[in-house]
Amino acid sequence: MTDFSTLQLHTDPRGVATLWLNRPDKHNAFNAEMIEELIQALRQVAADDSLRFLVLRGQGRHFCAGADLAWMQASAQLDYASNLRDAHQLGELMSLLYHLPCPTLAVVQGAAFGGAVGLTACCDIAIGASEASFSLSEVRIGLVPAVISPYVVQAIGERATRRYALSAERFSGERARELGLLAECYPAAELEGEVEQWIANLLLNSPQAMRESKALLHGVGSGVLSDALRQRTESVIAGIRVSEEGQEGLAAFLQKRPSAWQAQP
Ligand SMILES: C/C(=C\C(=O)SCCNC(=O)CCNC(=O)[C@H](O)C(C)(C)COP(=O)(O)OP(=O)(O)OC[C@H]1O[C@@H](n2cnc3c(N)ncnc32)[C@H](O)[C@@H]1OP(=O)(O)O)CC(=O)O
Repeated sequence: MTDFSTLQLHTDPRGVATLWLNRPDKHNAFNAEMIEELIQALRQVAADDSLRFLVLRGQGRHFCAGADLAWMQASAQLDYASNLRDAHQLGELMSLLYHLPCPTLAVVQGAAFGGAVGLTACCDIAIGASEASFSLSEVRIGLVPAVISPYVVQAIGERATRRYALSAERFSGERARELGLLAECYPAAELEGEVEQWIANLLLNSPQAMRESKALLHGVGSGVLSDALRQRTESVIAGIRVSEEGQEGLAAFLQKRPSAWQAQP
């Protein structure tokens, strides 16, 4: 794996990839360099079929303070085409994270502001500290929650997004759980233990079936059940049950034994 200056990417022998945002002195705010490195890291993870899922985390007190505001300010020196290129990179980052072939788990402690709400929304599952603080703070500083909006609307609905995007109110991890942005929240002191529980639980599942489920659910979420999507749902289930992992999972259940992909006790 590549060395990054704003990130740490670890993979372990179980097939768990952990991607740490690593600018703790800037509360992991992302600038052009970090966005570029995130894109690179996500492409590496996407290309590695041996990885079972990705955990996205932030080093230090906060998960991520969104876009680096000093970098945003300096963009006034750039022409429109350069600003558009930056925005395109940010859009590419969100899209890559959302469409990553393997499942993603975000772990949020401290603050998740602006674009960090987008990162959280792009992950399949997000957990966090009850004391965490979220905000779609863009309008408070004269910006717009633009690139992240579709993902946030998909995660918490249009009505709640309108409220938080227009008010820039802060909301807690507990509230984020009520909204559906977090799957669960825990007292900060218990978060690490809970992350391990989530990882252990995901490791019980068939890697291939999780990838297929994710791809399918993305299609379903994008609208009504079209003929093409219906055919896809049918061909996925028809294919997966005769696949190696499908057959192994069925056999393991019927034989009351762990399946090949589950760690032996
Ligand atoms: C992606 C898109 C838009 C965006 O993301 S816009 C950015 C939205 N982000 C914010 O509004 C966060 C602003 N920061 C804060 O509100 C707070 O810093 C915090 C994250 C709640 C943490 O508060 P805390 O009290 O713990 O820390 P300090 O405020 O004292 O910060 C220490 C230090 O860090 C600097 N800093 C904080 N956030 C940023 C940032 N985002 N960029 C650059 N620098 C940041 C802060 O200024 C302090 O600096 P000092 O020099 O140490 O004073 C577009 C789209 O949505 O599409």
